[in-house]
Amino acid sequence: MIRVAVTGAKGRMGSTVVQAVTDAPDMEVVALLDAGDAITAQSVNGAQVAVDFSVPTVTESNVHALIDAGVDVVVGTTGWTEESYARVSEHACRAGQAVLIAPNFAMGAVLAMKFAAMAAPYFESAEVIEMHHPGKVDAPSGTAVATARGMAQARRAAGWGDMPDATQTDELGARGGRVDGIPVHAVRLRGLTASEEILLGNEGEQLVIRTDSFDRASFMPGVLLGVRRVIGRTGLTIGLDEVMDL
Ligand SMILES: NC(=O)C1=CN([C@@H]2O[C@H](COP(=O)(O)OP(=O)(O)OC[C@H]3O[C@@H](n4cnc5c(N)ncnc54)[C@H](OP(=O)(O)O)[C@@H]3O)[C@@H](O)[C@H]2O)C=CC1
Ligand SMILES: O=C(O)C1=N[C@H](C(=O)O)C[C@H](O)C1
Repeated sequence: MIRVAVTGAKGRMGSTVVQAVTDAPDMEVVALLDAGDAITAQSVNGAQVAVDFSVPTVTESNVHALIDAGVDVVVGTTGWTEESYARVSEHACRAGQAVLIAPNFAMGAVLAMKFAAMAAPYFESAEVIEMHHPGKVDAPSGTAVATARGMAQARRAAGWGDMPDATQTDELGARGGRVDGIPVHAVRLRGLTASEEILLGNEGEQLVIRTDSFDRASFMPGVLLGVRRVIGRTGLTIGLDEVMDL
């Protein structure tokens, strides 16, 4: 049995993870930690892997504390930067522990990000619209940032320059935020869980890639896969696709 600790255990995702781990035949929950609980070798209670779905402002410090407690970590919390990745990578390598950080564990979203990067070199224009429940504290979503970065990298490798856009005035920011030059738009709407639409355009044609998570159950197979696959690795892995046989 894989012994699992959950940090952010009382949250929307954390509580869903607790149920999924409890239901998994090869795992057991050994520690439930949330805001105000110290993360120490004692409080993780013999966990081999911790799953962190906390909040963007604390996730990095949780991961450092979990590494110090001798636990491998699977992280779904958003808010990561290149600098925070680098700090965690260095710490995990030095400690001989493994950390897997994925902006999205839903199979549809993981594949949508892959498909978007595959398609990007063949289209002149690309934009991302992410749509979430109004309880989400960060914008744009971690998935939208990762999607845009993947497309921007593929466009650069293919030699594309700036996208066509004649906009001269945008006092309201209606053209969205830019991630590596790709416009990203965020919608917050009661009733939604998590959706993303990736628009790619050429003269006379459009490709739309859309992924919808209607329920947090959609993230659970990916989270459980991450728990199983993080064991035996060392250092930082970014993205569930890196541990899938894609
Ligand atoms: N990778 C993926 O597939 C997915 C990622 N996410 C991401 O997961 C994160 C959590 O989302 P969600 O569950 O909706 O958020 P919630 O706000 O519902 O849950 C966060 C939980 O973390 C708790 N918390 C706050 N501080 C700490 C701390 N220092 N240590 C441990 N727990 C703490 C919060 O407590 P309190 O409320 O008291 O502050 C709360 O219980 C977000 O970043 C979201 O974007 C979400 C869905 C899928
Ligand atoms: O906060 C959420 O709900 C989600 N957050 C992640 C993100 O920011 O990409 C993943 C998913 O979109 C749900």
